[in-house]
Amino acid sequence: MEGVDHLAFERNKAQFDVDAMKIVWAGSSHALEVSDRMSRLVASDPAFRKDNRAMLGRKELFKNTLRKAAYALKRIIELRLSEEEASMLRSFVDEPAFTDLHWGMFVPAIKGQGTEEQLKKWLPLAQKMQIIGCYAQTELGHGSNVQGLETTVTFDPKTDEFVIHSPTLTSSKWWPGGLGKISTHAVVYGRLITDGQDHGVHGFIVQLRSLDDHLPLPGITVGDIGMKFGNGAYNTMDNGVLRFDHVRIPRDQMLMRVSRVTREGKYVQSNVPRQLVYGTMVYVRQTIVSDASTALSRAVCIATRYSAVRRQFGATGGNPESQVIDYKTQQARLFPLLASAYAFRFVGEWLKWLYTDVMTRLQANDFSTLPEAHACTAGLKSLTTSATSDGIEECRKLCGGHGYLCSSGLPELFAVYVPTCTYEGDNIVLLLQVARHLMKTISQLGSGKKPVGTVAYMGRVEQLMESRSDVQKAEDWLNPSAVLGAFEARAARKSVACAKNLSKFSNPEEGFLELSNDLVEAARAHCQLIVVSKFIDKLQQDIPGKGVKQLLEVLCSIYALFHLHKHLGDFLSTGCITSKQGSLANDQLRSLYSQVRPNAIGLVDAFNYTDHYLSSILGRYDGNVYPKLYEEAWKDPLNDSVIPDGFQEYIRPMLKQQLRNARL
Ligand SMILES: CC/C=C\C/C=C\C/C=C\CCCC(=O)SCCNC(=O)CCNC(=O)[C@H](O)C(C)(C)COP(=O)(O)OP(=O)(O)OC[C@H]1O[C@@H](n2cnc3c(N)ncnc32)[C@H](O)[C@@H]1OP(=O)(O)O
Ligand SMILES: Cc1cc2nc3c(=O)[nH]c(=O)nc-3n(C[C@H](O)[C@H](O)[C@H](O)COP(=O)(O)OP(=O)(O)OC[C@H]3O[C@@H](n4cnc5c(N)ncnc54)[C@H](O)[C@@H]3O)c2cc1C
Repeated sequence: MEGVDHLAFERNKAQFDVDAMKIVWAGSSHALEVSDRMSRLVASDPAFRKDNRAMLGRKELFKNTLRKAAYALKRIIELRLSEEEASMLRSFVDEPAFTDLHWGMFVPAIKGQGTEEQLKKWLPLAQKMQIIGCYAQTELGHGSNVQGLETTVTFDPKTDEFVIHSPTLTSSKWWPGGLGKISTHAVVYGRLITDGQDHGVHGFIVQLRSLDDHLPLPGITVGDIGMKFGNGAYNTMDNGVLRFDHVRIPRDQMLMRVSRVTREGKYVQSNVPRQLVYGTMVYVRQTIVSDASTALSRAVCIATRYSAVRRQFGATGGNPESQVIDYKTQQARLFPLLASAYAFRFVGEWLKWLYTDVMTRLQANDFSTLPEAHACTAGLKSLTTSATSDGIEECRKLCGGHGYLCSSGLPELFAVYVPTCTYEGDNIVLLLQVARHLMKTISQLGSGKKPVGTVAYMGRVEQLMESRSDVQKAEDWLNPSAVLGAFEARAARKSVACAKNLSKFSNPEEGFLELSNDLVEAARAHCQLIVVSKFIDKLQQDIPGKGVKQLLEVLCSIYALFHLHKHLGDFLSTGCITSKQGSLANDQLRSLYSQVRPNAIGLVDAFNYTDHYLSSILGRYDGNVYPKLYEEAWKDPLNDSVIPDGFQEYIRPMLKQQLRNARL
């Protein structure tokens, strides 16, 4: 039934002000207004159609992406959109493209690592897209181990130039998005060599293609690396391969904020830490955390709406069958993901604040919070992307068979999202960085250095090693201090256990390798604590709107108690709670799910996604799923003709053969 809201009865059940929740989700009334306007602008423009992506071949798909990128830029200029509006518009176009790397990594790399002069020269060109750039770090042979990169950048004092060279096959740049077919420029990372001395990895701005005919410049070999996971999905992106054969660039194209090479060829380090060369990765990891909440909330919105529409079993006395959302098992799988989407939103907000704060400090030559920023961005990027990838797949299963159809929107969302577990740092490699930070923090406890920021709880480690939870009844788990106490004790005890075991090794690096599984678990426990504590902090703010804060409290408790239940072994084995307290947490969780149930549709409506953005028949706002699924099936190219191509050629003779055999 066209025009009927099949989910109206669910919307009427909501016990909170959905419009006020929309503001909390967006971050502010202003952010909601902009995102609402930009998402509708994209949704209402047929040029941004995306429902046919799974059917297109690679070349068609890619050309379509280029068309959309050019059209988006045209609209941004015509409508005189601000930077904020333009960035929102691009995100609602919802198609991985070279522009993501241009705006998301090339421009930030120049901003973060360039000198004032370099910013003045390159930023206007990049901002007007008179040049298009990518971020060329990873090579065929090395991605995680950045110090292992092999590309060489050798200073030639005779000509005042750098000579860039790919000395081996494994030194070929491999993966950079936007590189394969479109970028005119790249920030290339390679080993800086002056006067025969290797100074390690540094960044350089390199022109790759002619601005006249787009052909690769002399000495440069460049192309696309081929099809990736999923059909449409990430294949709209031209991830590329790049080789240099003694390519020369002027000396002033080395990004020289962290260190520089003088005209005489002298290597000079400035007073900023060398780790700032990795600064773009910190920036992007921070944005990936907020993006995780967006991707997970999309999947959860689809699965929640469909779970309210779908009915199976339980018809009694003329009543309809049960909505699958009423099954407790469905709730126990779905509602923690809903809670996680909100949790990641708030921890993403906090991480953005932390990053901005670090940047402000860096301007004033205060580098003290850089290790904290690195550990938090690395750890939270790892935690949220792993949980989101698993969560999207769980949402597909929550939608039963129909979740496997491309028209559910979930297969493509998964295929596009899942590489986030790998890019911008493999998730295990990043957790090991967090573990290093934790071990370093513990090793410095005796020196009187007070741990601050997210590791401040380590300053109370002696107390946390002894603490016992005082939860006596299920409702006690609603108390934020009970939850925080348990998560802090678990994280501290896991880290301390690792530190004790590490101290038994004469070679600490050997110990680190041997104990790496335990270290990863300790890092995960620490990151879960950060998410829980930032959700609790958020609830200390004034949050207006009928029932909004109460519902967020419910979601916060679900996030925490779900993880407590899931990792019960950890909490019990470290002795911070008893098995009785663990089972009380589970009782409380059941009651919390019942409180979410009437509000579930309202909570996903608060994400304010258009049907265009969701791109899912199962997640349609009006819940009109079955007629639309039926209609959609007939649009498949296979249904263009009653008899498919190939039938006469291959199947007809087979059938005739069988007929003959049958007659024999
Ligand atoms: C807005 C739009 C957003 C995005 C764009 C859109 C779409 C994006 C789509 C795809 C983009 C994908 C792009 C990429 O993938 S780019 C390539 C990313 N590559 C990686 O992430 C590589 C991962 N590896 C590393 O980061 C490092 O090599 C390492 C694992 C950290 C190890 O480095 P190494 O030099 O060997 O370091 P250590 O010896 O372990 O550490 C030395 C010292 O430095 C500290 N450290 C390390 N990293 C950082 C950092 N980033 N910032 C600050 N400090 C750092 C480390 O803690 C240690 O400190 P100590 O005090 O212990 O000495
Ligand atoms: C879609 C996509 C887009 C990308 N875009 C870009 C881009 O724009 N620019 C760019 O420069 N790069 C890009 N990359 C590359 C990406 O950053 C790397 O692939 C990523 O950092 C992982 O590195 P790797 O491939 O070397 O993995 P590897 O390090 O080879 O990982 C393989 C396995 O080894 C394990 N491992 C590795 N080291 C350790 C260790 N020390 N301890 C324990 N286990 C370990 C990992 O956990 C993993 O299981 C992109 C990658 C993808 C998939």
